[in-house]
Amino acid sequence: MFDSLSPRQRSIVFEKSGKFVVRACPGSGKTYTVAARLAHRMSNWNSPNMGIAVLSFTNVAWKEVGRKLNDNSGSVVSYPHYLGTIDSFINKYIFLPFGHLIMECNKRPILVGEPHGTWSGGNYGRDYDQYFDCTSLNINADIISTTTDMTKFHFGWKNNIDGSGNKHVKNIRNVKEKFWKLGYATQADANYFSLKILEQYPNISRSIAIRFPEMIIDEAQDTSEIQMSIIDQLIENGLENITLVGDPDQAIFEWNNARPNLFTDKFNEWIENSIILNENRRSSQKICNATAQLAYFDNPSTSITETVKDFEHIPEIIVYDPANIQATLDYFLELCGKHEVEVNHDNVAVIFRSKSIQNLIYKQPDFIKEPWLVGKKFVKDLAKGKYMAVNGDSREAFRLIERAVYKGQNYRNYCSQYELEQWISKKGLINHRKEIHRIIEMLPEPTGSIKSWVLRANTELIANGVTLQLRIDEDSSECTFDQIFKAVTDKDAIFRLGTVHTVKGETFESVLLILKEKGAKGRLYRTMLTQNYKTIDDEELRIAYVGMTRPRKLLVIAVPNELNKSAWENRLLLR
Ligand SMILES: Nc1ncnc2c1ncn2[C@@H]1O[C@H](COP(=O)(O)OP(=O)(O)OP(=O)(O)O)[C@@H](O)[C@H]1O
Repeated sequence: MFDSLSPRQRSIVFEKSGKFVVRACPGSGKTYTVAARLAHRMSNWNSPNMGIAVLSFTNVAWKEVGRKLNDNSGSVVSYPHYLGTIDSFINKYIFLPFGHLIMECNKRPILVGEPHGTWSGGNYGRDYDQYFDCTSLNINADIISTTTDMTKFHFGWKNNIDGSGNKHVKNIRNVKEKFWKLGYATQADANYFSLKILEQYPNISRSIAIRFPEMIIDEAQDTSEIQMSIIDQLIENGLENITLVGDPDQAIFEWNNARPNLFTDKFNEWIENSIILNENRRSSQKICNATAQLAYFDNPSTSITETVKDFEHIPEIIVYDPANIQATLDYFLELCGKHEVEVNHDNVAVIFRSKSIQNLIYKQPDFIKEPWLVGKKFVKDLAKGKYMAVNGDSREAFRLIERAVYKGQNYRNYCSQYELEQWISKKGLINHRKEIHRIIEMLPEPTGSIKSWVLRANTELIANGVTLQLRIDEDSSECTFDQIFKAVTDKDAIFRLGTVHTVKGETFESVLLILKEKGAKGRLYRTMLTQNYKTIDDEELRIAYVGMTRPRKLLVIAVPNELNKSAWENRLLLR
């Protein structure tokens, strides 16, 4: 794994120490270099009870570090080292053991809401309890929404912040405080409380800095203000070796409070010791030249992989017809064929900013009012679980359904891991598994409308003596399983299909990126392109940039009309 390192990668792996930032372009081997440094440091490690913490932001990202480490050096990360998400690290070493010190609860806190489980709080339409999982506090202790889907709320927010006089936001604060005292917290709450814990108890920071004298944070452009303040607390209390690796041009998690300027500030603060990687090992030079027009650095990165660097295909901008998106897919797949790219999930990706493109591809309506009732959200998990079981994801199906059954039978808002374990240990694991599988079997086939499925499901459950009553909003319009749940899998497609966010960090031979007139928010792409906006100026351009930097050989960008086509062409190809 070390022979192929470039001189700058070598210096990161073998020489650097102390505090430094690695600022790097797409495909420059950030993840590879993190894995190589870890392999090198672990093989020379002599402290049995102190270790290296390697953190990233998503499960996909840390697993990719582990995979690169294992594929290239045969090593795995085990005690005393730690590899995982920054959230999981914060939970394990700060929030779960010490949260009670600050939450006024008398027990170890319980994490609820995604990714820990579905929160189903509330008993009626306007019950504020239902918002516990989609709100939290920002660094100034203002109540904020942590979801981008503002239609979840039955009221309007004033600037998302707990401004004076907004009674709804005050009600949410009361709900948050009520559940915190009972020991419940969302992941965003956990991060907030962890910072408060470290501020009030510096000894905890000190002991973490001793336990982990070295930290490497990959994808560090996605760090939020609260997470960066936690890192600063650890540094103030003795953490001496910390590497932040990232690319601010690829910061696409602003909705999750990622603040790429924090990463650039650290780069500037530690500039003497920091390093830039600008050689691209993924994409052809033609792709590097085109995508560089959006990026922060003025010069394109240099393509250095022999097998792709001179690949002759120039990125293409084409126009798609929303009424016939299939024609665009056919064109793209034919292009793959011409260039001898075998079409499968590893090689070929069709990606988009907006899920509505996926709806176009699957011929689904854009907006569906879902029929779930507040207080009966477990019905959604049962329906989704059955749909996933039939569509091949039996593990996730089991996970969803066991929690749904617990909530439905016990009239609970949530089902934490702890409660689940208690419940299972009462029944015994074998009985529990049998029971859940029996329920999965007895639930009717997930076809036709949800309304008729709920009726059939209730009949089956009663006939088989299962106490679980399913109810949905009777006034909602008819909707089918496919309309609501089809987007959860791209199994039917012969290529990868998903949003840009789902393919971040990945590499494909060919990519078709389908864009609309604008991203999810803000300005038209056309305006940003002609006014010379760069990735630094707008997250929507960063999202497009992440998408277009995934391919090794073929990049096609499909846009809705000629005006957009010429704006993209002028910017990416004609400069
Ligand atoms: N020194 C190296 N030797 C061999 N392969 C490498 C090396 N550095 C990078 N690569 C390969 O180049 C490709 C891109 O690397 P990697 O995924 O680590 O880049 P990245 O900077 O994390 O990309 P991005 O930020 O765009 O997700 C991968 O296939 C990786 O295995």
